[in-house]
Amino acid sequence: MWLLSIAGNRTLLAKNLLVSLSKQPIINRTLYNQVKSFKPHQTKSLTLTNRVNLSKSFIRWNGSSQKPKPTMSTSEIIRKLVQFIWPKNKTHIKIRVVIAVSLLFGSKLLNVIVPFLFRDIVDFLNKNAKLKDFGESTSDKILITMIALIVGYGCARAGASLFGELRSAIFATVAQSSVTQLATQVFRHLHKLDLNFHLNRQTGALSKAIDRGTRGISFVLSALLFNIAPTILEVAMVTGILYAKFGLYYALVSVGCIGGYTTFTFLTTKWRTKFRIDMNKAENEAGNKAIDSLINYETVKYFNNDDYEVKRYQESLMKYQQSAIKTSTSLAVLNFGQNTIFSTGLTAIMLLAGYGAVSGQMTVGDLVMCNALLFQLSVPLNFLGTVYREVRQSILDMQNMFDLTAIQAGVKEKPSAPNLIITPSKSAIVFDKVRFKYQEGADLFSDLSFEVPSGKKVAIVGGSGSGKSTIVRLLYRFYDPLEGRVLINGQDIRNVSLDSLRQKIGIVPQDTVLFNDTILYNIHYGNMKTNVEDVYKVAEMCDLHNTIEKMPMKYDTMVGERGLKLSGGEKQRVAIARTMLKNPYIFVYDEATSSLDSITEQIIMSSLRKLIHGRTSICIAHRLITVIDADEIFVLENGKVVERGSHKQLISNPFSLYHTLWQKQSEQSYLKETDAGKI
Ligand SMILES: Nc1ncnc2c1ncn2[C@@H]1O[C@H](COP(=O)(O)OP(=O)(O)OP(=O)(O)O)[C@@H](O)[C@H]1O
Repeated sequence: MWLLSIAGNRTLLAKNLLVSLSKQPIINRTLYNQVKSFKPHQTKSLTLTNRVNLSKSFIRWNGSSQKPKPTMSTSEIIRKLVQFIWPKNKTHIKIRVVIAVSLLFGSKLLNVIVPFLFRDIVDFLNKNAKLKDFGESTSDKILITMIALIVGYGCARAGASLFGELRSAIFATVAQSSVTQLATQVFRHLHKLDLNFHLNRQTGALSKAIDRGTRGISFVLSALLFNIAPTILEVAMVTGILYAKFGLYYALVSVGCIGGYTTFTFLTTKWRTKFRIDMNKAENEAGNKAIDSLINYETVKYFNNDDYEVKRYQESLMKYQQSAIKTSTSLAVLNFGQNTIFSTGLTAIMLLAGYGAVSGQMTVGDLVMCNALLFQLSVPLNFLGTVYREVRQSILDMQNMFDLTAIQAGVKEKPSAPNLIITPSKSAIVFDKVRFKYQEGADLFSDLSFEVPSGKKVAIVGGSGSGKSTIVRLLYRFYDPLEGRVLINGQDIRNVSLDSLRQKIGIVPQDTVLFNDTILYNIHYGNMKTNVEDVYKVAEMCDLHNTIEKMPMKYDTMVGERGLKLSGGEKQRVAIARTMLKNPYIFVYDEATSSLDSITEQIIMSSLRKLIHGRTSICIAHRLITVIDADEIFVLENGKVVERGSHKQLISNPFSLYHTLWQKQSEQSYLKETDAGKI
């Protein structure tokens, strides 16, 4: 009943929390904005699978809710673990492992000595209970022996605990260094994977996988050394001692008791695990529903759906409540069963020992020792269920994480690829008969060809979804063409090193996302080798310096998650400034669709002109007005450049697509200005 009331209270509390939160006027703006700014194509399903040689496990990270079984076997995992506790060329780690194992033996030995000393004390006191019956010198001796035995007993107990703690302290470095090493390896690997992987992954799932996987390593290593191995050792020692000192029956009772206890624990834990899984699932579901509902606060209010949201949330909480009750009830079954088995074993041993004592084959001390030996085992055995469940879960988590490291990037650098040879005057870009598609179905580009001469500004215009941003992704080698080539200064970009290629191209993306750090950090990110003065200089060039100086924290102003604390125009200028700092030879500007006010737009355009001066540049334009000064404009339609020329040339043909686009956009801006009362 009390279980029900605890779970019920939790449900009620959570429900009240959701109700009261949904009544707050401003709810988690960051999350709200994140969702608002999410690009729809980022939710698209698996792409390019026919080309990119990704392993089966890739699918797990593509946003699909279905979680396939891990591909790495448990024995492979164990082999990996051994590499961490016995690494090549890391003698200090090996030394620590040897010391930890020695301490383990030491502490277990002392643990087993304790019952022996206990027996000796009992027997000794039994024999010499009344000092006054002995002479003075004999009674002194008795007293000293008794004190020695009891102090020895205390020291053995303290020693066992000291050895145990020392072992933990010494082994902590081994476990933590494994975690650091592995987390770094996985993180580096993730950064090596291509954009395709990252667009399809679920960030939350990915970070959870790394987090759980690395924690799993630490847990399994510690459990092996601190729980499983010591328990096996202690069980073997206790059974051996009972057999050697008192005979087969004692050993059999001990083995039977521990065997029964272990089997019962494993079976019950397996049975209970499904309740725990259900409980975790229900908890996640409730959490997701709460977050989804709260980040959609405005939508919920627009449609008066508060009650509906609370009901949905409550349904998940009820599921959680039921599984939580089953989990707790089954824990009681586990605990009771374990205690019953152990008590039965203990009683059997005591019966044997009692009979031995009565029949004179054993002393009272022996009886106490038998009890203490077996009883001592109850402590590590008590944790067996939890350890077993956690180890199983940790191995699964580790499998998931190791599977991540097996995924191969689709875009790869050729072995010992040379650097891209490029200068400002030799940086022409050529797309030569490029064929490309993201996923099964029609090609996005079937035969795309064009050239951007060195030092010229080319604008690419076209309808939404015509593939303008994709051109940039192909140029930056986020993807490779299915056919055809992309050349820079006559070199196929697939044949040069990725680093040298990307170093020379600067991109201001359509959606600028900033790091949740200071403005200074975000601009400096463009080129970490520069100094603060350089940052100030580019900020001035982008007309950003004065704006920043007016902020209370100036350059130390935190920009918020994804830069959401800055205005759209400020964010774009930070993006331009950091690209200026990068100082690339080729510059790409994917114009943002967000409508900026005309003053901000003028400021941004003038910053841009400074940046692209004398560089080969591609400007992806949504509003034609921003590119009328381009040397050449390409009009993209159906995956091809259908028209090209300067603004003047293109506009002079009244039947051109460009002319139609221009007309439409002019009408729209006319209407806007009329609305605003400007005309
Ligand atoms: N990672 C992806 N996976 C699958 N399809 C994608 C992916 N990225 C883009 N697409 C699709 O490819 C097409 C071209 O996209 P792209 O972003 O290049 O268009 P765009 O011309 O830049 O559009 P806009 O002007 O709206 O920004 C679109 O239909 C888009 O939905």
